[in-house]
Amino acid sequence: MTNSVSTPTSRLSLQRATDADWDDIITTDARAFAMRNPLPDDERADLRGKVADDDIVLVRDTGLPSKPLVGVSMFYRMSMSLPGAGVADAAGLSWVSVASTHRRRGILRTMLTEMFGQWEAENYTFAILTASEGTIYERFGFGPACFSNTVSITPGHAPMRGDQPKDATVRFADVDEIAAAVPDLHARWTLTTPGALTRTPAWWAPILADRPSERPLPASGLHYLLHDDGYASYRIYKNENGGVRGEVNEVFAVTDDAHSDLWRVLTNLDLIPSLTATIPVDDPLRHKLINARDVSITGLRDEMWLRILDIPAALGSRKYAADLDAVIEVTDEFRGHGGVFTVSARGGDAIVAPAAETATPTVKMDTSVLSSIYLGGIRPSAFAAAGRLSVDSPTTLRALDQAFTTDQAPFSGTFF
Ligand SMILES: CC(=O)SCCNC(=O)CCNC(=O)[C@H](O)C(C)(C)COP(=O)(O)OP(=O)(O)OC[C@H]1O[C@@H](n2cnc3c(N)ncnc32)[C@H](O)[C@@H]1OP(=O)(O)O
Repeated sequence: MTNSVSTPTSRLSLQRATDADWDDIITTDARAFAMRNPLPDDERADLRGKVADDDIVLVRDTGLPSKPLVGVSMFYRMSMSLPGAGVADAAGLSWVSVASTHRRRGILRTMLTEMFGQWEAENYTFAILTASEGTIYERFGFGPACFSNTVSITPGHAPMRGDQPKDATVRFADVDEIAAAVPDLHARWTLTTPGALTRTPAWWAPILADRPSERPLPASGLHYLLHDDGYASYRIYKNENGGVRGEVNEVFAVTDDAHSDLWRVLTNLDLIPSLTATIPVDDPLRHKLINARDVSITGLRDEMWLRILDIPAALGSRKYAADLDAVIEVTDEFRGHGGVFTVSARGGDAIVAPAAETATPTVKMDTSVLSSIYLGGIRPSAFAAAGRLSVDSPTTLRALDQAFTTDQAPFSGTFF
C-alpha cells in the first residue's frame, strides 16, 4: 500500500515503500552508511524480514526526470523492558538517510513528522533509535537513555578472584546448540535490565547466520560460549602481519554466577593478546578481577536514545524506587504533547494525571530530558546541575533522583 502526502516543498513527494523501491532504498542507504551495493540477496532478505514496507517512509524528488529517491527512514516494531517490570512496544527508528544532494532542506524533519503521526495514531508510548551523531535528534524530543563502556583486557593477564569452578559450567557450542538455547536465555536476560530489547526470530536469523559477507574484516566467525544461565560470543581478528586480537560480540548473563563463569573463560582465552568488549556501564567485571585496572575503559558511548510519545502512559507504566509527589511540567516543542502532570508514586506504582490549571509545577524539563532520565541512565540531579531541569527545592530533586533510580543501568543490548 502506498500513501502519498504532499510536502511543503512541491517537488518532493512523500510516500510509503513498495517492493519496487528496494533497489533505490539500498542504493540511497549505501551512500549514507558506506554499505555494500548491491546487497547480497540473503542480507537484503534479512533486512526486509524485520520491517514492513508500510513502515518505511520515502521521499522522491519528482522535479527531476529520474525522480530519484532522496530520503529514507523506517521503523522496526520492537519491545523494550521498562524499569521494575513490564515490557512496552517501541518504534525503533532506523536507516534514516537523506541524499547529500538534498540535505538541509527539511527532508528529515518531513519524514519524522510523518513517522511521529503514525506512531501517535497507533498509540506508541515510546520511540527509540541508535544515533549516528549526537546533535541531530534532541530537537525531536529524543534523549540518550542507555550507555555502554568499551573496554580492553589482556587475556591471561587479568586474573579473576576466586578459584576456577571444579566442574566446567561453560562450554563451547556450535550454532545449532546456540540457536536452540540462546533466544530463551536472551529473553530471560531482557527481564533483568531496563531498556533491553526483545529479539524476535526475524532478529535472531541474521545474528545466527553470521554471514561471512557481513563480518568485519579480517574477522573469524563467531565463537560461542554457553552456560545454563547465559552465553557469550566473540570473534578473533588476524591481520596480514599475523597480529591477533579478540572482540567480544555479546555477553548476556541472567545470574551473577553465569557472568563470572563466562568472563572467567573470556579473560583466559589462549594466545589472544588483547580482547575488547562493549559492556553496560555498571557491569561488575572490574570488581571480579584481582586488579581492577586490568580492565581499561577505552570509551563511553550512548547506546540507545529514547523519545517518550505519551507522557502520562510512560510515567504510569514504569516502577519507581521511592515514593514521589511532584507536579512535572514538560515541554515538547516538536509535537506539542507536553503539559503539566501530577505524579504520585506509592509502593513502586505511580498515578499520573494532567494537573489542575491552578497547580504550580515543582519540576520543569524538556521531553528529551524526561526521556533521558526515564530508564534510569542519567540522574535528574545531573540535568539540574547542567541547568536543563529545574526544581522548586533540593528536597524535590532528591526525591526525583531516588524515585527514578533503577537497580541496573539501562542497556538495550541490540544495535538497530
Ligand atoms: C536513527 C538513524 O538512522 S541515525 C542515522 C542518521 N543518518 C545519517 O547520519 C546519514 C547521513 N546524514 C544524513 O543523511 C542527513 O544529513 C540527515 C538525515 C542527518 C539530516 O537530513 P536533512 O534532511 O539534511 O535534515 P533536515 O534539513 O530535515 O534538518 C532537520 C533539523 O536537523 C538539523 N540537522 C540535520 N542534520 C544535522 C546534523 N548532522 N547535525 C546536527 N543537526 C542536524 C538541521 O539543522 C535541522 O534543524 P532545525 O529544523 O531545528 O533548524
